[in-house]
Amino acid sequence: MSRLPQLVPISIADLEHNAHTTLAINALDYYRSGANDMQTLKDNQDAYSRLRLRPRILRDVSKVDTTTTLLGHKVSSPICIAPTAMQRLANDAGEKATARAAAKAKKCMILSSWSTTSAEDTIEAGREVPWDQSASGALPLFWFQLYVYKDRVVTEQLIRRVEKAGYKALVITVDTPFLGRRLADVRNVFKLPGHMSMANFEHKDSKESSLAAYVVSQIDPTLNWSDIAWVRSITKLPVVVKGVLTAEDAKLAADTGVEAILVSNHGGRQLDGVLATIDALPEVLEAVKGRGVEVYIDGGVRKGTDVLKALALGAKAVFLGRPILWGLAHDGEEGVSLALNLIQQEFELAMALAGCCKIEDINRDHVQHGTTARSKL
Ligand SMILES: Cc1cc2nc3c(=O)[nH]c(=O)nc-3n(C[C@H](O)[C@H](O)[C@H](O)COP(=O)(O)O)c2cc1C
Ligand SMILES: O=C(O)C(=O)c1ccccc1
Repeated sequence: MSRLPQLVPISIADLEHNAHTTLAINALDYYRSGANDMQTLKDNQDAYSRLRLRPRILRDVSKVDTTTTLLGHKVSSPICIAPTAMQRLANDAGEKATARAAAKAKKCMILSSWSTTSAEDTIEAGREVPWDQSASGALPLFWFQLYVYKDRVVTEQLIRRVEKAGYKALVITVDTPFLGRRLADVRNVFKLPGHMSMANFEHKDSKESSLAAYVVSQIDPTLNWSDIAWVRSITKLPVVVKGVLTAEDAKLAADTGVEAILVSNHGGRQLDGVLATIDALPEVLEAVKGRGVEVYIDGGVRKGTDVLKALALGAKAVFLGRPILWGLAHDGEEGVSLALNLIQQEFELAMALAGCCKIEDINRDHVQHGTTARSKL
């Protein structure tokens, strides 16, 4: 039974609207929820609305080039795909569909540890995409999101598998020693449907217990900086720490030698009441200035102007979580391509209207906090 009429989607908001009409309530609640009062979930988007752009004019913006590099790899755009668990809840093709859309767009995708398609099958799907020899030199890029498991043998085996499969970085999520309390999931006793599996593992209990209980049984809450150093010591892959929100932790991450930081509050799903990521970004950037650490951001990015604001404040890239799930729910691979293309086109237009032809043209003067003109400050 359809709950609301479908829209012909021309924005991420339209894709979200449509997902609300098509997804089963358990999956929809799991995807859309934030923790507790969902204050941070709301603030992630609201904080972008509190920023104002400062465009430059008369700069010949007839050609806009969004190519950039991430840890030395050239990609078509700083718009990337965040890791989200259990994508087959949105569409049966799940992670394979996302990988194909990412590969087609030559964008970076982070695969979740808790994917419903294995790391090997996902990257293989991306490789099957017809080869487009564009002059830009950009290529698809696949990174793997790692939770550190209580069982370090399982953790190490997973690292070996993803190295072999061709993933180019490990993104260690550090804000989930326990799963945040998402009230709708508690009420729904949310768990993975019986016909799906956490495809990177052979755990049987994932289908019997609630997700929160499963996480407690697997993820190591003793995780600390020495474990990040341990991961670095056993792999040559660069390490990205996902879930940093403060200058203090950004400094520790740089001291530990990580290659990059992803400023994230897990889409408002973990500790409710933390800062919106776009508001936390400046202190993180300031803390690691000159230390050679790339800084990315996720949370609440829904429009091309959000991407422009994040880059103007100093982020090297932005990652999309829920928008990809809404695209998947809309139309599988085509839907993810649509989500990526919509925001990519919005970003290119925003760049042109702000007087930017390439990523390096975007700078701190293109954005300000609040609505008061500089002359009145
Ligand atoms: C349904 C869902 C599942 C997620 N699963 C994971 C995960 O497995 N690992 C992880 O590091 N982050 C996970 N995240 C967090 C995202 O990587 C990302 O930080 C967040 O979704 C960004 O916010 P946005 O959804 O507002 O774009 C998940 C987020 C959602 C919405
Ligand atoms: O739901 C999530 O946000 C998430 O990150 C997660 C963590 C562990 C298992 C599955 C999903």
